[in-house]
Amino acid sequence: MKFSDRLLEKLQPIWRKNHTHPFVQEMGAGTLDPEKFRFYMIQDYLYLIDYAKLFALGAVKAADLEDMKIFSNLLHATMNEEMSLHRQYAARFGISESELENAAPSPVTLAYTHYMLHSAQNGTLAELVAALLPCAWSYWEIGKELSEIPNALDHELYGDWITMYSSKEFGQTAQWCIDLLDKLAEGKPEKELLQLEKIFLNTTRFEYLFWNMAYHKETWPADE
Ligand SMILES: Cc1ncc(CO)c(N)n1
Repeated sequence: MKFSDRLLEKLQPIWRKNHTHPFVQEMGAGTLDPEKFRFYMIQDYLYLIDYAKLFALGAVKAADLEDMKIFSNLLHATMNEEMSLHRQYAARFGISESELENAAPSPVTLAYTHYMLHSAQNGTLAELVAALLPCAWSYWEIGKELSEIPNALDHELYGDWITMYSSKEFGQTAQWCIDLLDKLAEGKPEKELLQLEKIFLNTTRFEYLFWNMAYHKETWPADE
């Protein structure tokens, strides 16, 4: 059994919560309040800046050129394709690029990105990949699911988001991360696999908190 199959079993209850979260459901139905999406988009941009740094750290920690190249491709795709979707949305909302970059991270954004960066900086290469895999994997699953809803891909506001995350290219980046973790987990003792599983499930749970944070536009107590 591949390590990712074992993870797939463990993550089911959390994914179910993610897929049925009102933010995701309403985005698919096209009824999500654009103000919630605007809030999400800004926070997600901040998230992606740090997420991209995980790929850069992966390139530093890679044991061979083949893996280094994968990380460099992932870094490039995140900064140039995924983040460009956010920049286009920001422009539609009248938010400038510097406003985007300089926005304040919400508590959940900060906790999530710092947990990922901590795992990436202090852990092994496998721990780094375990931290980032839920991001790509769960978005791909959500993207595919929403793309099957009639007319969802053509929605004026949410269509581009669904198109990006259900795309073949995004699926390929998720698959790279899955294959990489399977490769790095091969032959590892159970104790290390449990540590990878722990990190993986924590960032999977953070994915839920991120949807919830966006839906409720959660900020710091005195900034509400
Ligand atoms: C919070 C979050 N998780 C995953 C992705 C996919 O890269 C994203 N853009 N944002």
